[in-house]
Amino acid sequence: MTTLDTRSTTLVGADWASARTVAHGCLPPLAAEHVSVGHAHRRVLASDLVAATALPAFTSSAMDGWAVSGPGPWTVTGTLLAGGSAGPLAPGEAVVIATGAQAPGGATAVLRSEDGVVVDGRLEGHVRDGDHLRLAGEEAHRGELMAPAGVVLTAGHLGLAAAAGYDVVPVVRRPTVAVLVLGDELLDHGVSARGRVRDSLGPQLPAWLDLLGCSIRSVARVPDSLAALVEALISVGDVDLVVTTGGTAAGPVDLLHRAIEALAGRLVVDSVAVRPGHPMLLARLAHRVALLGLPGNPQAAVAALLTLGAPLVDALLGRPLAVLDQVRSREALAAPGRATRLVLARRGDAGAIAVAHQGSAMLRGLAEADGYLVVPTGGCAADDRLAWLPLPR
Ligand SMILES: Nc1nc2c(c(=O)[nH]1)N[C@H]1C(S)=C(S)[C@@H](COP(=O)(O)OP(=O)(O)OC[C@H]3O[C@@H](n4cnc5c(N)ncnc54)[C@H](O)[C@@H]3O)O[C@H]1N2
Ligand code: MOO
Repeated sequence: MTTLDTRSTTLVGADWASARTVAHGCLPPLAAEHVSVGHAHRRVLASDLVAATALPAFTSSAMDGWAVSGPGPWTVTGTLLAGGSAGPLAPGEAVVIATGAQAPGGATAVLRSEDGVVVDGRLEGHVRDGDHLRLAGEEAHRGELMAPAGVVLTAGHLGLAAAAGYDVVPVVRRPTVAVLVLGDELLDHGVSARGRVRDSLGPQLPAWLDLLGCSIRSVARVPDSLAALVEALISVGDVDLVVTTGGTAAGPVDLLHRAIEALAGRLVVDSVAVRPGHPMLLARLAHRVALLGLPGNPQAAVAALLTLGAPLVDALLGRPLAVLDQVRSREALAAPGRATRLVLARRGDAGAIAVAHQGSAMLRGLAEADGYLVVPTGGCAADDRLAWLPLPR
């Protein structure tokens, strides 16, 4: 289980950049574990991956043809397939060789099958020394760095790790997360009606958290009662992070602050000066679990997840706080009062342009966008360069 540090101050109404920094600074990285190479896709490499062998490990033929020794013509003495091996060639000798077969000792080149001809039992053709031989170590020497600690392993990394001799790779343990969805008005199925609204966070949050690198342990609905919320927070079990949705504000059944108090929890961040998403919070509960409280408005919840949750998860994964790209805003954008504004946008060659349906209770804009333009307090003019917060994919 993960612990937040014990600083006693609570950041109230934090500016957006400080909130990210504080979230990133409050959790130590998780331990490493070893997983088989084939199961390490998108995991964070825990330590440098160095080649366990030279690449390639031995000199081999890059073509189908003949391995030859010295100048021709040559006497063909046998056949060598990939996976096989043969004794050394003497000058003037050759063997039929398949692509990938280890070159016999004494081989000076490979003559491609289309470039040679056997006349009266003698092989004729023209090669230069070294032709079509893949030399041992030409890609990497043993011990050379293949991928640094902290990278997110791609499919290409997995192939490279296997080629470099690894059965298992060291990766950072995935942060385990329990999701609690608050709100008696929510429906799990069908169409919103008669004041009840379909839960749209339960289905999407696990996907976002998975993309951030987390392992989802549970997704549960919690009734609007303090006792039920406290019980749910206690019962999440041994997870690194609890993510709640809803109940962050000051309405009659917005119970999250009261539940944190009941559990002798401590608020690390209590609201952020950003729109949407401002009632978000980050807390440490007495039973030492970290709690990320996302607002109930669905788009606001995602903005909050990316504001506090993404840096928090990066810290758990031992990764630095993401440095955001700068992109040109194709239009002037307003930002309210003293808050940063996160504007859903699509990024193109000429800059980023806001999408329609930006409301914090709306989801069309989120489905359309590929990230948020981070509009500073006071707004921006067309062509201003702004930070770009990408949606995880
Ligand atoms: N007096 C004030 N009222 C509100 C303020 C404020 O500053 N002063 N802030 C508003 C903002 S901004 C937000 S965001 C919300 C945050 O409220 P909560 O986190 O307490 O969320 P709820 O009240 O539970 O729900 C808000 C809204 O979202 C709908 N909702 C909740 N969960 C889901 C879900 N899983 N799927 C779909 N929709 C969901 C819920 O029905 C409400 O409509 O507070 C404002 N109020
Ligand atoms: O900021 Mo609320 O978080 O606008 O929907």
